[in-house]
Amino acid sequence: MGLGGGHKLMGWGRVFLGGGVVALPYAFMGCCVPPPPLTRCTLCSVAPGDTIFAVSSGHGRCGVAVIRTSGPGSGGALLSLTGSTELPPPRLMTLRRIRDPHTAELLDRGLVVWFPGPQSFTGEDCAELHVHGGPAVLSGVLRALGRLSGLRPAEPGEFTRRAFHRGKLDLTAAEGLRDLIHAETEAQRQQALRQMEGELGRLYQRWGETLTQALAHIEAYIDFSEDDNVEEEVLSQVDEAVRALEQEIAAHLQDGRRGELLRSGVHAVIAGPPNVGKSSLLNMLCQRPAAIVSPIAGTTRDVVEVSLNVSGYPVVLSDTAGLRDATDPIEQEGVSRARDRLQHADLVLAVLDATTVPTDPAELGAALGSLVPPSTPCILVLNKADLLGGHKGALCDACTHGPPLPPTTLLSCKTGEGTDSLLQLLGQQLAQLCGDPLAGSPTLTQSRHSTQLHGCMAALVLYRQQQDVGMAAEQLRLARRHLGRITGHVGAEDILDVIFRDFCIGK
Ligand SMILES: Nc1nc2c(ncn2[C@@H]2O[C@H](COP(=O)(O)OP(=O)(O)OP(=O)(O)O)[C@@H](O)[C@H]2O)c(=O)[nH]1
Ligand SMILES: [K+]
Ligand SMILES: [Mg+2]
Repeated sequence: MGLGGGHKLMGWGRVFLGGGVVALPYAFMGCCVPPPPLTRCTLCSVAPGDTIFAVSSGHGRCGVAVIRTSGPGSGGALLSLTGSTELPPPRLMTLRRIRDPHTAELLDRGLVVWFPGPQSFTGEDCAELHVHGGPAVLSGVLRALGRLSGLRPAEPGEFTRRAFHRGKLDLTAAEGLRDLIHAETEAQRQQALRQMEGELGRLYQRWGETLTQALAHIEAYIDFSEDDNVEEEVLSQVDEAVRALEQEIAAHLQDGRRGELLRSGVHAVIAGPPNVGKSSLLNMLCQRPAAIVSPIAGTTRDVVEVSLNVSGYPVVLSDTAGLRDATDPIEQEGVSRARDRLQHADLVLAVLDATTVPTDPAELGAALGSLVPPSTPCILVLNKADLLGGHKGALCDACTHGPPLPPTTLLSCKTGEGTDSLLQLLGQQLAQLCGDPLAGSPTLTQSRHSTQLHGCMAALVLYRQQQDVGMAAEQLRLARRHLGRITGHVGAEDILDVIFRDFCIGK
């Protein structure tokens, strides 16, 4: 092919001439193919390929910020910015002057670390620059990195995505890492850390292995049963293993969404008749005047939501309109929103006025029944205890702990009396709802997992219904595929975007 035939390749190539580089259009390089890939550019020391960089510490002014790179150009970038000819010893922090290689301008003096792959977070060559966290330092270093060829800013979650692709972590561990970054309470941190360390991934992997083994036995039976080398007994052993697995998965699915609640927060709703002090209670718990309080019944209309950390558990607490047959159309809308919130509540704080609370159990039961949806956990708060007169009221043990009453406490939002016992009851309820993140087998934390587990269970049920051994084996394969999609061991490209989208840039 002549020179003219190479029109598709009319890019600019680089020729190495005695240590120097001359840019020439490919068409003039005497062939129609681009030159062989560079291993490292003589001028800027950067190796070609996709190398990403980002600030990995938080954003905003800070003492020290960490800029991270990953990809084949990391080593060259480190050499360029530090103006050295030799990389620092792997995984050891080294103090270096950091310059913009294009202008030779001094940007900062900081600690640099070199992580040659595969012993790095992503498995690729990585570098870290620990610099002063001022915005001008950061933008200077980022600009210098961006000018190096082969380097580009990272997408959100791209470092973790690369780690996943290099087999450094499975998807459940990546999700654990994401949750750890977002964890706001101690219990959330404990659960996320456990997942990141791979406990949940190992559980799902073990189940996958059980299915692989069952499949191997079935296939052996199909292939060799005629030779009488494989006994019928094999099939009943497989049945037994599948049944045990089914039970284990069912128990895992029936954990009352504990892991999910802990991950995304327990939705607790304050409900009750008008003017009993619901908004006062919300304000007291979040320690700021988030909701309007007034002596006028029907003050609250919109749902007012605050996030709380109660005993290490995350709570999304909502204050709602007082429930009554309202005539005002705006209040009616408020009441309807309150009822809607109640339908989706994980926990209800039912507030009644201690001075007017029915003492007849049937009447009290009916009052609670009109507030709390059946089978939703509830705490009964008898507010305005300060108005109970001389003896100030007290509850016997039976009434405090129920049943038939829900756990109950006397409270005064005015004086703060009873706050401790309310927080104690709340802590107990949350512990029951979320479980202890450190105890027992790891909990289900994501609806993505439960969808796949339900799919796996459905396949196992079909397995049992099959008369034909070949068809039964197919169901086991399907069940295993569902488990594989949770950990990412089976074609999971479509879910990767969803998972990594929630990461921040630099992670
Ligand atoms: N004495 C006394 N008054 C209280 C207490 N808690 C609230 N109040 C008063 O009761 C009135 C109503 O309080 P809110 O918090 O607005 O009651 P609410 O249930 O949110 O009322 P709506 O939103 O209208 O349904 C206000 O005047 C509060 O100051 C309490 O513990 N003791
Ligand atoms: K009110
Ligand atoms: Mg209110």
